[in-house]
Amino acid sequence: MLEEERKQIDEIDRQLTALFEQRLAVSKKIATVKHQQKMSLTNPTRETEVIQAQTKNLSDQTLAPYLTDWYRSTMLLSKQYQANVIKKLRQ
Ligand SMILES: O=C(O)C(=O)C[C@]1(C(=O)O)C=C[C@@H](O)C=C1
Repeated sequence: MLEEERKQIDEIDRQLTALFEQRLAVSKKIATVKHQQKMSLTNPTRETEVIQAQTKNLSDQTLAPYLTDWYRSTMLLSKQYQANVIKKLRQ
């Protein structure tokens, strides 16, 4: 029971983990630029744009609130990671 579905979830999670790593690698590059240019960590306009653009990519619009939460937490993690990267650059 549920074996097939869990296999599907495992494979999706494997892909998400690889993408998570790629996303944070780009976030690290952005952190370096933000540090050099003394830019603020948070860019609320960009965050809104990301959520709006990705919401448009949904085929099932009833998922929009969940996708919004997902991106909010993804970008929060991204900023926490950037804060750590910048902290190390300052040392
Ligand atoms: O675009 C940026 O400026 C980023 O730092 C990336 C990112 C994100 O993870 O998507 C993170 C923080 C910002 O508030 C907006 C977006």
